Amino acid sequence: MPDRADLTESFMQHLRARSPGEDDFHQAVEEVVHDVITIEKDSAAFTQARVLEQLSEPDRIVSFRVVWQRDDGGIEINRGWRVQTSNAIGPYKGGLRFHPTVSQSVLKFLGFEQVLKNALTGLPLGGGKGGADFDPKGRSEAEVMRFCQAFMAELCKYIGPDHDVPAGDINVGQREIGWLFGAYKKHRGQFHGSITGKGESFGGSAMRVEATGYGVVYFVMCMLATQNREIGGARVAISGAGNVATHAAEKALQNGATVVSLSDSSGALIAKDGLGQEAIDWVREVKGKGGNLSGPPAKLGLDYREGAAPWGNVEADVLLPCATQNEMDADAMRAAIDAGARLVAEGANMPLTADAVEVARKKRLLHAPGKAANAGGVAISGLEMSQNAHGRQLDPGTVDEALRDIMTGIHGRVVEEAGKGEWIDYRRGANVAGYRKVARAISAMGAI
Ligand SMILES: NC(=O)C1=CN([C@@H]2O[C@H](COP(=O)(O)OP(=O)(O)OC[C@H]3O[C@@H](n4cnc5c(N)ncnc54)[C@H](O)[C@@H]3O)[C@@H](O)[C@H]2O)C=CC1
Ligand SMILES: O=C(O)CCC(=O)C(=O)O
Repeated sequence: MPDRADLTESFMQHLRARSPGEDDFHQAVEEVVHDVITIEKDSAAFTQARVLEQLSEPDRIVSFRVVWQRDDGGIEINRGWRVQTSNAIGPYKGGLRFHPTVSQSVLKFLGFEQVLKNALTGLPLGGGKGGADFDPKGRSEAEVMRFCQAFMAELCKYIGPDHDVPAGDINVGQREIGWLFGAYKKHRGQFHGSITGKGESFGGSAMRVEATGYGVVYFVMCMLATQNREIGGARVAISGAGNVATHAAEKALQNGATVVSLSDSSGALIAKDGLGQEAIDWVREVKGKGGNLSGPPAKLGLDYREGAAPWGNVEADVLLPCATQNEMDADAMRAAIDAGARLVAEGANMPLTADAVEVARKKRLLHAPGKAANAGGVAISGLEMSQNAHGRQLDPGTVDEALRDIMTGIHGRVVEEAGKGEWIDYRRGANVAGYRKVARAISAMGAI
């Protein structure tokens, strides 16, 4: 059999020819193909089903025009998409992102990752992703609401509780989900769990808002336990200032860690001696109003560095990149390692460039990919779907306990497939465990 590198390159040449210019998508697929292609080739059933080729060609992509009205009466036109990647193990499931950088390539990469992530949760969830190239920055609340309504007027034709269940992602929080759900209900005339991340007064699950960030920290606690360490006393550098970043910071603080940074695209907040809950609350308030992180109140003891990222700018042994894809390159990773990094857990989806991943691997950092470490959000979305289906609402304590169990379960599945040796290859473990589950389902169903 040709070696892994040749098999991967031959697969990727074909993929690049079929989807030219979709660099983010190629990056996400290549990492997985590298780790699982020999497993596919060693299995007659998986080879026959051509699982990797099926997974790297979404079931369908819906693209549509979104027309909405500004406050001054002018008309704006954006493009919306829903990428339905695979429903092999459950309804399509994955968030909606509103950002000017959203493109078909970005959503294909996110949908591809989501399939494997959702498989890792152990819940019956397929994968997909959607969004629009709409930039909410500088828009009034009424404009964002009208955009959400116009977006859902079209999207509602392609989703539903047993078919495709979107949720939030960048710039789509509980406020936007409320407007999206309201529009869905109006157009479809049905009240059911067609979207997750809803407010608790209309079917949302307790803890969905917190789940991704808290889940990242629960996962890190499992990683540290493999080294007989605890998170208490660790110095944790976090990038981002949104839902995932602030909840990861909160949970790390609650467990005794020293959180030394947060950041946004304008710059980084550095807290050499650690930041407190007051700082997190201030970040939430300022970001909630559409501001940036410059000018924190002096009493918070934060040092704002314009244009900087946390990496290498403060001593930290645990890194939680929680902002966006490819936010951390090889130089940033080297700088972070020089500043003491020993463990990386991805709160964002694919926050490391391929070169940064290689630097981390060579230095034998423990590195958990997003599809494992940030799966807590979609897992609680899965619980929201089952709560909606059964007409019940679980209390926060029960959901938090379930979240912890699910993250521990994912950690166990990943470690089991990570290969032998002292160093745990979390990337390989996550890719293999997610792939095996989906591949078994696809090959069992035959070519239809
Ligand atoms: N919300 C969720 O449940 C989940 C989110 N994720 C991923 O987590 C990441 C963050 O998502 P959310 O927190 O939900 O979004 P959000 O919209 O709440 O926050 C995103 C934050 O990142 C900051 N940001 C954007 N670009 C940046 C850059 N280049 N450098 C530094 N900061 C930057 C923004 O200022 C914003 O504060 C994304 O990659 C998303 O796909 C993953 C799993 C679930
Ligand atoms: O809760 C969900 O369905 C979406 C979560 C998501 O988009 C993600 O895991 O990246």
